[in-house]
Amino acid sequence: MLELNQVRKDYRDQSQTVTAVVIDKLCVKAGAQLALVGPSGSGKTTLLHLISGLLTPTSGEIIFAGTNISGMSERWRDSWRATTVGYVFQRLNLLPSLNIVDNLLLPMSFAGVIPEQERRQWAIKLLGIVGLADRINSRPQRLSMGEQQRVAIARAIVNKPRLILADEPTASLDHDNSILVIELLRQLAQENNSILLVATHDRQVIDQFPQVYSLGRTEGKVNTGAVCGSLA
Ligand SMILES: Nc1ncnc2c1ncn2[C@@H]1O[C@H](COP(=O)(O)OP(=O)(O)OP(=O)(O)O)[C@@H](O)[C@H]1O
Repeated sequence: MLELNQVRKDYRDQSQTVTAVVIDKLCVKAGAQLALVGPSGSGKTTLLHLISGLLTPTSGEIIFAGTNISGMSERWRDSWRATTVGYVFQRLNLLPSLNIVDNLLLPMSFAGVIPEQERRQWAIKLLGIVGLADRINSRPQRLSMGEQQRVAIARAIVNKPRLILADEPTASLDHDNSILVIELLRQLAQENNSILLVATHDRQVIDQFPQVYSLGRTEGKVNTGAVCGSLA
C-alpha cells in the first residue's frame, strides 16, 4: 500500500517559489493500476519523483508498506528505490555504451534481488517477453524508439519491483506500439501484484486503465488530491 498524507512540493530559487504538487490524501492498494493525468506543468513528473524518493516533499509524508520513505536519508532511499521501484523515465535514460542485456544487468547488480547466477538468463528472458530476443547484443541507439521504450520497460521491472512508475511511456510511439507498451506494463505489474502508476496525456492510454488520478490547476491554484479510499 502506498499512502500520501498532506504532501506538498515547492521548488524554490532566489526569486520565486513554484508549488508543483499539493495532495491532501492519496491511497493506492497493492496491485492497483492508475493513469496519472493532468495538463502540462500540473506536477505529474514531480509526483512520480516524490513517490520514487528521488525528491522529498517540502511537507507531508509518503508511506510505502508502512515505512515513511520521505523521512529517510538519501542513501536509504537510493537502496530502497533499487529494490522496490521500477521507473520508466520520460527520457528513458538507457546507457548508450552498453548493449541492452547489460542495461538490464546493471540495475540487477545494484539491487541484488535476483541471484547473480540467474541474472543474465532472466535479462534475456525479459527481453524476449518484450519482443527483443533477436536484438540482445544491440546498443540502445541501434533500436527504434518503440524498441528502446520496451527495453526501458524491461529494465524497470527487472528486479520485480512492487512499485512501477512510468512517465509518458508512449510519448514517442505510434498507436499500435503504444497499446502494446501499456499492455505489457499492465501484464508485468499484474504478475507481481505491483502498483502501476503511469503519467500520460494520451486519451488512448487513459482508456486502457481501470482507474485515473487527476492532478490539475484551477485559477492558479494546484488541486488537492482524491479522498483516501476512493482509489483503493
Ligand atoms: N527543478 C525545478 N525547479 C523549479 N520548478 C520546477 C522544477 N521542476 C518542475 N518545476 C515546475 O513544477 C511544476 C510541475 O512540473 P512537472 O514537470 O512535475 O509537471 P508535469 O505535469 O510532469 O508536466 P509535463 O506534462 O509538461 O511533463 C511546473 O510548473 C514546473 O515548471
